[in-house]
Amino acid sequence: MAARSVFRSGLFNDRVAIVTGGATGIGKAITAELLHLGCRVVIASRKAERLEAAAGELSQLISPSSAASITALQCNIRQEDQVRELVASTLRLHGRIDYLVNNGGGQFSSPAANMKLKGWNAVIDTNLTGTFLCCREVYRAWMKDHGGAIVNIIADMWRGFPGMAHTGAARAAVENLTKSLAIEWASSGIRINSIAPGTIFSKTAMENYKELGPMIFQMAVPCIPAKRLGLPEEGTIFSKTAMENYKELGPMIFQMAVPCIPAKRLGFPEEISPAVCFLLSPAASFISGATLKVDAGQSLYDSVWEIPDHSSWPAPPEGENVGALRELMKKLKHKL
Ligand SMILES: CCC/C=C/C(=O)SCCNC(=O)CCNC(=O)[C@H](O)C(C)(C)COP(=O)([O-])OP(=O)([O-])OC[C@H]1O[C@@H](n2cnc3c(N)ncnc32)[C@H](O)[C@@H]1OP(=O)([O-])[O-]
Ligand SMILES: NC(=O)C1=CN([C@@H]2O[C@H](COP(=O)(O)OP(=O)(O)OC[C@H]3O[C@@H](n4cnc5c(N)ncnc54)[C@H](OP(=O)(O)O)[C@@H]3O)[C@@H](O)[C@H]2O)C=CC1
Repeated sequence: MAARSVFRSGLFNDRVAIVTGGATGIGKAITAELLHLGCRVVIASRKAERLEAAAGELSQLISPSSAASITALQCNIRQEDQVRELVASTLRLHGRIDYLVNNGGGQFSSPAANMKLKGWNAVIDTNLTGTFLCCREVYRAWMKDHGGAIVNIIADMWRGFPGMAHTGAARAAVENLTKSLAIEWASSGIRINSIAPGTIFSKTAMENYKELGPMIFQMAVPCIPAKRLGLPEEGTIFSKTAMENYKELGPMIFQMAVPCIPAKRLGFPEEISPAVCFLLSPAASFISGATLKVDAGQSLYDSVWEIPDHSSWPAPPEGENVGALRELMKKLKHKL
């Protein structure tokens, strides 16, 4: 990973940041750029081996003259005691916490009707409660008396998040939490903002969806008049072997988004990290409670979610306008 930055080198000298999920994907790019700018970074997530490997790799990027350093601390942000320990360890190690980047998170893809409560709770606990716990602990232990800057990574959930309703709900809640904390903690000199990425490709993000292929079958259900999948003995589609064939299709979810992105390509983690560095930096000294969309306009454009043709909607109230449209349609049909 090449760490480049448009910002002045040394911008974050002597500053200390916690980046959750800082070992992979977007978090790794954020960590690399912060290191490049002289920051002392603590990366935190669940998988110790992956954390250590990333810390080893990223430490190679630090020039001997730099003030930067990287430390890996294992932490499941869903666990209150582990978040408390992450913050306490960072303070023991570095004596201050200037920045918190709540990037750790994620979800699985599933129609809402199929979600189990355990799965719903796992996603809410990770993305909403985990973010809250990290914010609250850095505030209590350091930022309340010393100020600081926080960035929360959310998502493109502006039109809901069909197929990932749990994460849509959690990220919308984090956006609102960001606004509440911006007001409650302003008097401590804390700025807190969110970043809403579009579809961002990384190897780790892609691997998370490897099991998604079989969902292609489930997604077909609304389009089948019988509203269920056919069985092999009925001469139609669903069988275990047919499903196996689609196992590799999960990662296609990223490629499927391309037509819906005005840039006509996916985004990359190194296109999110500069926005994070900007919001942490003095250049954003008058910005708080805001959300920056980094999505090439994706949230203003098209949706990957297809609504099949149907006639299930309640009829409109009868009246002169409905009558006029009906007449018009009759005439047009006649012409055709
Ligand atoms: C595509 C473009 C947009 C991309 C956006 C991105 O964010 S990219 C970034 C992408 N990166 C990431 O998202 C990385 C982080 N993400 C994760 O770690 C997981 O997605 C997590 C948040 C669900 C936590 O999972 P965990 O294993 O630690 O949690 P746990 O063991 O406590 O409970 C799990 C329960 O959740 C359920 N469930 C889980 N998976 C599925 C599934 N495939 N199918 C159905 N259900 C599933 C299931 O109920 C399960 O319990 P059960 O029924 O088995 O007893
Ligand atoms: N890629 C995309 O298109 C988009 C991504 N996002 C969000 O951006 C963030 C980074 O995603 P991305 O880099 O793409 O994907 P990754 O899967 O690479 O990153 C997710 C990171 O979160 C960490 N994490 C997950 N659960 C926890 C937990 N309970 N405690 C601590 N850390 C945790 C993971 O580490 P570990 O498993 O070791 O705990 C991993 O490092 C996520 O919040 C994601 O949802 C938002 C919009 C779009």
